[in-house]
Amino acid sequence: MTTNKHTIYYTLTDEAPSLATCSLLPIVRAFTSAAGIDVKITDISLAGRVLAAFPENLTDEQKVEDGLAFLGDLTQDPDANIVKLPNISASIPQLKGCISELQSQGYNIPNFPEAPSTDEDKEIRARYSKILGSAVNPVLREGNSDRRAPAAVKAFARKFPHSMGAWSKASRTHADYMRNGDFFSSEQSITMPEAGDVRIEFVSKDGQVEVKKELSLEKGEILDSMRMSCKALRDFFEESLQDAKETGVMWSLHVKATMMKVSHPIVFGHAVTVFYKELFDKYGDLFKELGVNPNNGIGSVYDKIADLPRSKREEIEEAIHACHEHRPELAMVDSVKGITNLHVPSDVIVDASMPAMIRNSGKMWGPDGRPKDTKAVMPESTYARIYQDMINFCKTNGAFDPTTMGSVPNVGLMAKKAEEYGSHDKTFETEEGTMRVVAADGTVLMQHEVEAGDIWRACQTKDEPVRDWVKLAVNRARQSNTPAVFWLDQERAHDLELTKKVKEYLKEHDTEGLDITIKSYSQAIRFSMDRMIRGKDTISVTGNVLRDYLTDLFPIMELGTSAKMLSIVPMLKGGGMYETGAGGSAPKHVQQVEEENHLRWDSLGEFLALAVSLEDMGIKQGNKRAAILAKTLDAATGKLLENNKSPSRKTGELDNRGSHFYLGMYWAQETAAQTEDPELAAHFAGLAKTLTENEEKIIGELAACQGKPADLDGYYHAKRETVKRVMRPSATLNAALAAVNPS
Ligand SMILES: NC(=O)C1=CN([C@@H]2O[C@H](COP(=O)(O)OP(=O)(O)OC[C@H]3O[C@@H](n4cnc5c(N)ncnc54)[C@H](OP(=O)(O)O)[C@@H]3O)[C@@H](O)[C@H]2O)C=CC1
Ligand SMILES: O=C(O)CCC(=O)C(=O)O
Ligand SMILES: [Mg+2]
Repeated sequence: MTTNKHTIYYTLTDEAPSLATCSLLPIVRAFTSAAGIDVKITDISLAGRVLAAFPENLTDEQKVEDGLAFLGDLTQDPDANIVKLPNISASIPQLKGCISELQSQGYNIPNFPEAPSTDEDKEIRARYSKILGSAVNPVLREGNSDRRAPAAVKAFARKFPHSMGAWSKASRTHADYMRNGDFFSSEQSITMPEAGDVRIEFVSKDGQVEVKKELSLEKGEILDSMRMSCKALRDFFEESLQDAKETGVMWSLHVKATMMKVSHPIVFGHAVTVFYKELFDKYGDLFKELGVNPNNGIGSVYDKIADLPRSKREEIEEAIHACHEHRPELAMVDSVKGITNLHVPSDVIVDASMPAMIRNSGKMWGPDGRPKDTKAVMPESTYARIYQDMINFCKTNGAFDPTTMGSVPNVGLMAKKAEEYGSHDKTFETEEGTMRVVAADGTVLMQHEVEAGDIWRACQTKDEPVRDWVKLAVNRARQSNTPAVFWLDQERAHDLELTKKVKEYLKEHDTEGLDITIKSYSQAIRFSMDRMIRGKDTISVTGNVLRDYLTDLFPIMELGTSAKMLSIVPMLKGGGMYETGAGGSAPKHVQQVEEENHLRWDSLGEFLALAVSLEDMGIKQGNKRAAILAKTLDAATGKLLENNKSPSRKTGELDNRGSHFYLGMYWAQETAAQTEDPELAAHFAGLAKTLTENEEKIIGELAACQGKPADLDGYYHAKRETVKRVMRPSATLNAALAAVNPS
């Protein structure tokens, strides 16, 4: 495949990051054009992916490129240079919202078939399934992950610390998780001695064998299998709800229905039907007829009863309220609008929600709009325990102090859909019988007795990514002269297999003088936190789920948000993907734009990612100007942090657009001041002068639009022209940029 070696592929995503892109990209292009670099937009937004899936339903003008397929191919190119912004990982309610918005805009795409029965519906559902949940990152992440807070960002956090809620020793907040019957307690794991095929089979009580999936495994590949008991899960929910009610503590549920897009919506659905047991007992048949799906949350009930006669609807609504009376208070997503934690599965996502709670004195919002201690329920015990460790630590030592605390960067095993995050096509809700993994010669490699409704899944971890991950960890430990801890739990079957490989592959490297250890999750987090409060850094080297969890958990304590992280994916094939931050697409931020035209999205992640992307282009393609622009961009970002020109959360103060202006001004000043390339300096002298002289005027123009509602003409597929008008309101800035880069 031939690609332009001087192209940066910049992703167009959703929500807040896509708004920010509209303002930032013209600034970036003003600089990159001077180095002969093309910054190409590739659309991987939810709406773009939906449109790309149904070309035959669209007119020629409506047809779009399949941006995700394009980038997926590009990851195999050693010259790949991708800047990846966060995108929506859609739950079913979000996907349906996107579909109806596109239909209302005149796109003739099909409805989402909730219970497909015809072949045509099944085919449509299959196409939509590829778009659901975390569907982008697994395709693009053809490498492991290296996430950290650069020194300038850490210095900024020390100088301008974010607020941290105090922790009381009397806090009643705690993590609650299953003690038996969950994936942790049933995990089995094997490593393939040679490449080979295996079958995943279900054997019914009467001995019928059904092949559920066939897999071709590579030599050295780890395969895990595990089961969660439906009965144990439901009993656990019931006990935990009763305990919360009796002890008067609020109840909250934290799952990752987006990345664990098959198993966690089922878990979420059980929470809904246990919490609202009487409701589902009484109206179960009607709900079935109406197509209520509890896996989509209690919101699905409200949705489906909307067209019932008023008296029936009110009767059901009363039954919903009656359930609340004997249940504990539920954590709220929006207490004003009455949206609870059980409304939709994608509102409370564990990686962001647990740290936000810990940062907020261990409290979540109650139905009365007040912060309250909570029982934070994460059924799978495998990783939930680390949160209890951090809660204990905060109760003992008080809240973390961003002005003195050290850092916990992460090297995460991620490539080739490693571990649980690649398990969707191997996850099954079972009948009573046996689930087993069988080798081609008929040998049973692993098996579990299962009951009706149990969730059984298998996870793959290929050898090449593990080897690369170990190398990345050693390099990071060496480059930063920091102790590195492999978080591997010797009580877990999977981690035992992984540990053998880690020990083996560490021998391939010079580790002389490095402090590299293996610790259980509990030991690892305690060790890291003990060091952290003494100002010391510790690299966490983890599997895929902990990578996801820890790269929100620690940054949110250290920096207030994971948006300030540098997040690099060195691709196995040699290319580079530079992710921006470690967080998501911040739907709350869009709401603020719609209501008050203030975008508090912090693009620091984009600035950091672009600098490494340019640096990489400088090295790989010998583009000297790219190398200079990388250095001047880093310096500009440093200045921006030093002068505190990051966006404020408050309407009326500097927002995302203003912060982009400052980046552009400092970048122009730095580029004009460098002496390595006088021609480049001269090229930017004019821009530096114009922006510096017009600072007040431009900031005034950018501030003038705030405080009033902004209509974006759509949410998932807002009109580009309207977004442009909203996001680029300064005529002076626009003219200055056009003067440098007329295209
Ligand atoms: N890499 C990716 O593609 C990722 C995508 N997602 C997707 O994003 C969506 C939302 O996920 P959610 O769990 O709500 O997490 P988000 O990270 O979007 O939001 C959590 C909070 O983090 C803060 N935040 C996040 N990014 C920024 C930023 N750049 N600047 C300032 N503050 C920021 C905001 O806090 P405050 O409100 O206090 O300002 C925000 O409300 C989901 O669809 C999810 O699947 C999630 C993670 C990664
Ligand atoms: O792909 C997703 O849904 C989210 C990714 C994520 O949270 C992460 O990688 O940190
Ligand atoms: Mg995450």
